[in-house]
Amino acid sequence: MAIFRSLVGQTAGPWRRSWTETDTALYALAIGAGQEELAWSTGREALPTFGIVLAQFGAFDERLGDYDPALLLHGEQEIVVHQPLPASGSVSVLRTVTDVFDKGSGALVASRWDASDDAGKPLLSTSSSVFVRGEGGFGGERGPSLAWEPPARAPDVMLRFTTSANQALLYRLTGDHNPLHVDPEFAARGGFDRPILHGLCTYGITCRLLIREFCEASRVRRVFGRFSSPVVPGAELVVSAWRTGPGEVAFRTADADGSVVLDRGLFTYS
Ligand SMILES: CCCCCCC[C@@H](O)CC(=O)SCCNC(=O)CCNC(=O)[C@H](O)C(C)(C)COP(=O)(O)OP(=O)(O)OC[C@H]1O[C@@H](n2cnc3c(N)ncnc32)[C@H](O)[C@@H]1OP(=O)(O)O
Repeated sequence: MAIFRSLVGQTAGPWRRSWTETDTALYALAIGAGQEELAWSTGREALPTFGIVLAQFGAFDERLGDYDPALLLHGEQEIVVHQPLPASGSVSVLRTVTDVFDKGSGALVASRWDASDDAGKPLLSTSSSVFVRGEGGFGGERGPSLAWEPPARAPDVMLRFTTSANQALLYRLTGDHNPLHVDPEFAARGGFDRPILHGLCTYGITCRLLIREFCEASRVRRVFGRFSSPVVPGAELVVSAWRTGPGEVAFRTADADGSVVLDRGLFTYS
């Protein structure tokens, strides 16, 4: 596990990434936007979570150590928006590996990405962790363990979206080509009966539904969630949301069987 531990503090970049309204539209379509959301599905307006794709995919070698990539799962994801994302443009991105924790059943590797616009002004920051199953037990620090419960009352709203059987095939075109989401043999090596959906697709769908319910896309400030169980393409997603303060919503996304798939959710807006 020396390889994992030596990563902490390592930076990569800056690198420059450009995008067009076609990329913006493709992302929106891949997270289920359609006729009722034409500004997003035609690429006139960017959804804030597209910023995660721009910051995190396409530039850096994601190999973090000597492990079987089929055992890597997305653990947690956060985005903090400093200015609304334009429908087309370019950014400069810097990545820093922030933590490596020994969670017993796996190693948790966390990174942060900071994206700035062409004038050097911060545009967005994202934090993401990957959970590499079977790579724990190397004697590292366990890291913080935070309890979380949703408010003890019925949700203020419940929002639904049924993913398609081809959802992962479409979502991979936004930049995450991990075979776990499309290749049955690779997925079997990871212990799954069939390919599972990208965590960021579930996250993007959830955020799109929350935006439709609570605010314009340009007002989103922060979204956090933990991937707590896998989603199979074709599953219905049910988002339970609680208003917890001005511009603050707690949420949790489950599948139709009630398994929580995205937990500890926080969505804030101005
Ligand atoms: C560019 C970089 C971006 C990243 C892209 C990644 C590439 C993508 O293509 C990959 C994906 O999209 S994978 C799909 C999305 N992710 C998932 O489906 C994971 C679902 N989660 C699980 O299966 C389990 O929670 C599992 C397996 C993660 C953990 O389950 P268990 O082993 O049973 O662990 P558990 O006993 O519950 O807890 C042990 C300690 O780990 C902490 N923990 C649990 N789940 C976590 C999670 N999801 N993220 C972070 N920490 C997590 C627990 O809190 C516990 O620690 P502690 O006791 O200190 O609190």
